[in-house]
Amino acid sequence: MFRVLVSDAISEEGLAPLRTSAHIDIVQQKVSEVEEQLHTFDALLVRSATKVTEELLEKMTNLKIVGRAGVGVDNIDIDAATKRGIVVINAPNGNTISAAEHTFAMMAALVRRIPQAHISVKSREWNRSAFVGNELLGKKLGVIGFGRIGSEVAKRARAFGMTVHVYDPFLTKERAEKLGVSIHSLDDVLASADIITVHTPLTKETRGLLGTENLAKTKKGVYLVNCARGGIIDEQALIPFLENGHVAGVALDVFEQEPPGDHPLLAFDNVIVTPHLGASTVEAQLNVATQVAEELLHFFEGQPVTSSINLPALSKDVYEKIQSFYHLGRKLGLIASQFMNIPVQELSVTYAGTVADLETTYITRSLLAGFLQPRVASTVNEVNAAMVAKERGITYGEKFSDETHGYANSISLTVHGENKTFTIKGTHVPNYGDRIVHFDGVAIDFAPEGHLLYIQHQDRPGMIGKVGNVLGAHDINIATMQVGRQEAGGKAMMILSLDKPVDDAVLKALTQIADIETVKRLEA
Ligand SMILES: NC(=O)C1=CN([C@@H]2O[C@H](COP(=O)(O)OP(=O)(O)OC[C@H]3O[C@@H](n4cnc5c(N)ncnc54)[C@H](O)[C@@H]3O)[C@@H](O)[C@H]2O)C=CC1
Ligand SMILES: O=C(O)C(=O)COP(=O)(O)O
Repeated sequence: MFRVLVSDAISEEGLAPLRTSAHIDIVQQKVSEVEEQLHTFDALLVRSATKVTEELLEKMTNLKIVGRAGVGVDNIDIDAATKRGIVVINAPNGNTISAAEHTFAMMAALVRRIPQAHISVKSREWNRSAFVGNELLGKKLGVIGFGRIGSEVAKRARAFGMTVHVYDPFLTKERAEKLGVSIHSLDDVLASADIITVHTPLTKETRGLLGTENLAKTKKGVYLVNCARGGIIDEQALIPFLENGHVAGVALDVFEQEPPGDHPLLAFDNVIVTPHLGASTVEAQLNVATQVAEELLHFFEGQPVTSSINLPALSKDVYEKIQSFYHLGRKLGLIASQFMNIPVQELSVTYAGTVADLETTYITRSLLAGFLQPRVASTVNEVNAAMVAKERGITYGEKFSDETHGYANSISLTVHGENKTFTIKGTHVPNYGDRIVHFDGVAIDFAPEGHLLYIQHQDRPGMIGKVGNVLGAHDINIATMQVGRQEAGGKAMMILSLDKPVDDAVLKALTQIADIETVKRLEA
C-alpha cells in the first residue's frame, strides 16, 4: 500500500485515477494536521502553499516522490529532496493557458483601470472621467522570460496589435522569429517597453531582476505585470517608483510573502492585485492534477516518470529499451563495490554494441547507485547517485567503444582504488538474462543473482572438490558454479551461486584450504 499525502487543494476529479487504485491510500490534510504520521507517507502532492523544506523532508522518512500540481517548484527544496533520493515531479504545461490568460486579463485591467472603476461603481459613484485608460494597440510589450507562458502571452498581445520585445537569454532566434517577436537585450526591453511582463522562474538570477537599478532604466509611465513569482520584481524597490509616478501602474498576482498581509504596495490605487490566481481555473486544475496523478501511478508501478525535475527525462519507449541495461548496470555497480571494499576514487563505464546507442546517462546513474548503496546508510538511487558520488569524492565517466568482442552489447566498469584497479564486464542476453562475462581479468560466465561466492585460487587439480566439501559440511547447497583462469596453472577463480548466504565461519574454513588466496561474499 502506498500512502499519498495531498496537502494543498488539488482537483478531486484529477485525483480520480489514484483513488481507483487499490494500492493507494490518499490522505487529504495539511502537513500540520498529520505531524504524527509524516513518516508513513510514500508520496506528497502539493501546489504552491505547502513549503517542502529540508526540515519537512527530514520528518518524512519514507517519502519517495513529491508531486507539484503546477509549474513553479520554488516552494520545494530540490537539493534536499535530491540528496535524499526523492523524485520531484511537476505538471509543466497544465496551467500555461490559464496563467497566460490571467496575465492578459491583468494587463488589460491595469491599463483600463477596471478594478478601480469597479470599486467606484459598487460604491455608488459614477465618475467616468476618473478612469481614462490607455489602448493596447500599437504599444510595445516587453516580455521577460519567453517560455511556455511568456510565449502564450506574446501570441495574445500580437492579436491585440502590440509589438513584442523579448528578453530571454536561452531563447533561439528561430523560435523568436516563428512566434513573431524580436529578441533584445534586457536593457533594450527595459528602455523601450510601454508594458513589461515577467515570466521567468524565481531563481538566484531572477530574484530582484526588476530592482532599483533596472527599474530606473524603464520608460517613464511604464506599466508592470508580475503573474510569475513574487520577488522577480523587488517589492521594496518598486515603492519609490510608484510614489514619484515613474511607474504608471502595477498588476500583481504573486508576492514575496503569500499572503502579503498589510503590505505597503496595497495602499497604492494604481497597484491592482489578485491572490495568486494564475492557475486557478477548473480547466488548469483538472489538467495539473491529472498529470501528477498519472505520473504518480507510473512511479508506483516502477515505470519512468516523464516530468521529473531531478531525473533525466525518459519516455516510455526509451525506458523500455534501456530497462534491461539499467538492471545490469545496478548489478555491476553492486558487485564491484563489494569486491572493491576499499576507498575508491574513480569509476569508468564503457558501453559497447547496441547499448552504446541508448540513453546511457540513466544506466550510468543506476550503476553508480548500485556501487554506492553498500557504502552509505541512506537510500541511493538514480536521483541522488551523482550527488552522493560527489560528496564522497568519487568521480565517474562514460566511454563508448566499437570493440564488442563478440557480444551484441556490453557494459564494462573499471573501478580505480588506492592500490588496486578492478574491471567487471556484463552483457544482457534477450530472453535469457544478464551475464557477467569478465571478472578481474578473467573470462567467466555467470548470472549476477542472489548469494554469490568469489574464490580466487591457484589453478590446481582438486580445488572444486575441496570447496564442495567445505560447503557440504556446512549444509550449503551450490546452485551453480563457474570457473575461469588466466592461464593453465596460474590465477584462477570460481564463482558459486549458493542457496543461502555463507557466514564468517564458512569463509574462514574456505580461506584455510591450501592454494585458495581470496574468498569474498558478493550479494547481487
Ligand atoms: N501565477 C500563477 O498562478 C502561475 C505562475 N507560474 C509561474 O510563471 C513562470 C513561468 O512559467 P513557464 O512559462 O511555465 O516556465 P518556462 O520554464 O516554460 O519558462 C521560463 C522562461 O524563463 C526563461 N528564463 C530563465 N531565466 C531567465 C532570466 N534570468 N532572464 C530571462 N529569462 C529567463 C527561460 O529561458 C524560460 O524560457 C514561473 O515562475 C511559474 O512558476 C506558472 C503557472 C501559474
Ligand atoms: O504553477 C505555478 O507555478 C503556480 O504558480 C500555480 O500555483 P498554485 O498551484 O495555484 O498554487
